Amino acid sequence: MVEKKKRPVVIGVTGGSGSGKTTVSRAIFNQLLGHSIMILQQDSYYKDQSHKTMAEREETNYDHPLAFDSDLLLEHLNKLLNYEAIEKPVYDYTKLNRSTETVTQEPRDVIILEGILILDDKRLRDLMDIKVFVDTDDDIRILRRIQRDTKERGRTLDEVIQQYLETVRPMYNQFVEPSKRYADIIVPEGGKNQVAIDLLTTKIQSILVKHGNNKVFNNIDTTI
Ligand SMILES: Nc1ncnc2c1ncn2[C@@H]1O[C@H](COP(=O)(O)OP(=O)(O)O)[C@@H](O)[C@H]1O
Ligand SMILES: O=c1ccn([C@@H]2O[C@H](COP(=O)(O)O)[C@@H](O)[C@H]2O)c(=O)[nH]1
Repeated sequence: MVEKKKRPVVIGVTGGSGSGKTTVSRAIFNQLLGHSIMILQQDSYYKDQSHKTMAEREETNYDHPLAFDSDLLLEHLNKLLNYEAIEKPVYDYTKLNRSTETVTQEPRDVIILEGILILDDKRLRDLMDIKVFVDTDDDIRILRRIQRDTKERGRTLDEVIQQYLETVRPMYNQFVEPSKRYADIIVPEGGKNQVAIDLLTTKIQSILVKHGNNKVFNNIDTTI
């Protein structure tokens, strides 16, 4: 009998900033801990800005597709699909730049690709087995963003509001929300939607079997 070539399963999880993408991704990750699984965040692939001054970096539109090194992300996703390890870039929010460090990411059977603009890029979309859009009202998302950016990213309330009005909101309307049409599943209530998380994990397990990955692995590396 000819043995089927194994192929990892790719789940794309998108939605606006603060919608609950990370929470949903972690919920799926935790529910599939027995499998070989990883989360790849589009945020790690913000372009290198070493050639820019800090003032110029502050002017960058971080919600536009051109802010991301999508070619590198695509190259890395293709490598992971071939069961090759990647040197994942690390984004430093304090320097508004890619760090000089990289992190070795070993391939896994389940790849959760998470980010605001992953469904906007057809090349990435075409590699996904399941496309998920986490749908959360704008007012909730901005409130979450204010909390996160003032507590964890050292920004003032005025800065968060200004960035939201100048770039986050218009880019969400132009690129993120329209990408919802490509989603297989739209998840309201994000990571708290246990029914959606259960349905997704069951579907992932069935695709794993179809892709020739019917073993349950011990998850040695649980770094995200
Ligand atoms: N369903 C939910 N109910 C309440 N709080 C939530 C829910 N989902 C996410 N959060 C919280 O909202 C914040 C943003 O969620 P996160 O998953 O990081 O969003 P994203 O990755 O889309 O920016 C986090 O503090 C998280 O704990
Ligand atoms: O230097 C940066 C890089 C990114 N951002 C903002 O991050 C969000 C995307 O991350 P979420 O986890 O989905 O919130 C995006 O809206 C950027 O505006 C930033 O503020 N600064």
